[in-house]
Amino acid sequence: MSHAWGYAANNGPDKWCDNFPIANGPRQSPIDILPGAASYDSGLKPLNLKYDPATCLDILNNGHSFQVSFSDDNDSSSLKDGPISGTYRLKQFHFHWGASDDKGSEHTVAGTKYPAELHLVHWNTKYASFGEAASQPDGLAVVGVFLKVNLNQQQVAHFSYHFQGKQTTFPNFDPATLLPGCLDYWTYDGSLTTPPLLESVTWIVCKEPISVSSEQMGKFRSLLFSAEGESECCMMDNYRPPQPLKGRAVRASFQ
Ligand SMILES: NS(=O)(=O)c1c2ccccc2cc2ccccc12
Ligand SMILES: [Zn+2]
Repeated sequence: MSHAWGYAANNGPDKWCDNFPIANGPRQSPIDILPGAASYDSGLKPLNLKYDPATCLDILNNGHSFQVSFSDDNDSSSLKDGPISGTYRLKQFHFHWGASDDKGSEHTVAGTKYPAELHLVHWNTKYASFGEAASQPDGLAVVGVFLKVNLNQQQVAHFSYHFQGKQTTFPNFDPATLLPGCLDYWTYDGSLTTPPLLESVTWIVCKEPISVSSEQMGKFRSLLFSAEGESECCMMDNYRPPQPLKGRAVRASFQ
């Protein structure tokens, strides 16, 4: 039986533990990042991100967010260094956002919520596939980037793919255009922020946000949770709130 999880009162984050008991596990994400409590680790390397736009495949409204997927049969688009060992291949990126600009990010910084958060999902090539990696404690690495609204910001990219299930080709998009200029980051051991909430993610959360226009935020909010032909339900507030840290260390790549 497929679990109809979502973000509504009847199937949202507070209910996920009913079908996914790991929701109350020891390394759940997101978290509230306290910069004063993060420990600077001089052993952390700079992020080594290499993205090839030719690997960009398609864009899909999956009913929880919209995701842009990449071909991952070689290392053309990959993450190395930073807090990880080896090579992690880019699988997809997606966003989380709010109904208004005062909320929407999953991670928070000393309680501050951003209007949205980008997640670039990578998997460890020491495993044979994304699916196998997703079940391993060091299987995945997600780079998180906060979005802030800049009122006179040019459109970053034209994301507006309406109903659930809508998929279309999305050739030659360069995800590097979504990265901030400074790649200072916090890192900690966590999980997927959506069911199945697998505790297999090394989180890498960039300190510097990127800017998006209020028009772009409007386009996000015009997407639909609902499928074609269903009564329309706008996709917004698709974020999980911060989870207990449970003794985990949060390290900083910067002083
Ligand atoms: N929010 S999330 O990055 O945890 C996430 C994934 C993370 C790792 C691997 C696969 C993921 C798939 C997701 C699909 C929808 C929303 C978040 C997702
Ligand atoms: Zn996400």
